[in-house]
Amino acid sequence: MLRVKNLWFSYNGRRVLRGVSFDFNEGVGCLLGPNGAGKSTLMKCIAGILKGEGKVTLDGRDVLKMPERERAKLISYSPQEFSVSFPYTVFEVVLMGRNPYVNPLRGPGEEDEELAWKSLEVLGLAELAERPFTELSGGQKRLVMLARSIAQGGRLLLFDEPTSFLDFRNQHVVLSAIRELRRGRLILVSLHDPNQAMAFCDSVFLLRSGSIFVSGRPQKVLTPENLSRLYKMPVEVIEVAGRRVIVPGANKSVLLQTMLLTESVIKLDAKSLEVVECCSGESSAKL
Ligand SMILES: Nc1ncnc2c1ncn2[C@@H]1O[C@H](COP(=O)(O)OP(=O)(O)OP(=O)(O)O)[C@@H](O)[C@H]1O
Repeated sequence: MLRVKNLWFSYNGRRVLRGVSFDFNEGVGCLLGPNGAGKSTLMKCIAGILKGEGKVTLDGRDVLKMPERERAKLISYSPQEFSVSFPYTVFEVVLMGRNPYVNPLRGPGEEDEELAWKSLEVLGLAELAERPFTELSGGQKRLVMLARSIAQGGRLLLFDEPTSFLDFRNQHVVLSAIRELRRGRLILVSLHDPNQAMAFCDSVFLLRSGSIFVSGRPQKVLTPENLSRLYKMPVEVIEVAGRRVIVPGANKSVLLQTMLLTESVIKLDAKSLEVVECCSGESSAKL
């Protein structure tokens, strides 16, 4: 189990995480929250890349107090942005995921190379193996970095916005591949699409203003009320062919709830007094 307890973090005195606490104990979990909510910061603190105040334990072990190399065997982190300036081949970049296990004097062994190949194959990237990483498109680079995380393995895999830059099909490929990895592991992803969280994740953690305000099973958490509160805009959940689909809302009951929650401004039609627009900060919904 991953347990995050009362985690605080500030950048130059500006608080970003404000006592984040949650338990995560199976499958794929999703951090959902608006831009700037602190999702990447939280992931980096869990991975020990940023030094927050608080406690992070993985199966009872205090990961923040572990030596870096030991932590890298337990936790792999795939960042939102990555820069590789030397023109390493795709295969070499993926093989680097094995670094925590490699004896620096001997270099990677056969088993490491095999794992790197398998990781490329899982994501359908074997054909890119000899290409220089620096010459790939943004989406291809994203896929290669995911392959690297898969090669690194570990008990907890963190993927920060794994679907960014990816086309419609590859978003599905990546989320399916991530889901396949969950046996015996905990996987935490950050996403921007609540529909993807609903379809691919076992639990959801809503992060707002640096703390988790609700968490649990997607069906329980991804409600119009919670999502309207999270994104400060009307949100509806509708049924299409038996599937729940989350859409920006225009339903009046949702609007009224949202107005109360977000202190929105509404515009009424002068004659009918019908609500025609609901404005909250920078977002607005026309009816
Ligand atoms: N290196 C940094 N120095 C100073 N402030 C930072 C730094 N990185 C992030 N921040 C700030 O911390 C806050 C949280 O950023 P973070 O990247 O964790 O949010 P996020 O939820 O991942 O956002 P997004 O969905 O846009 O990626 C933001 O206000 C951001 O401006």
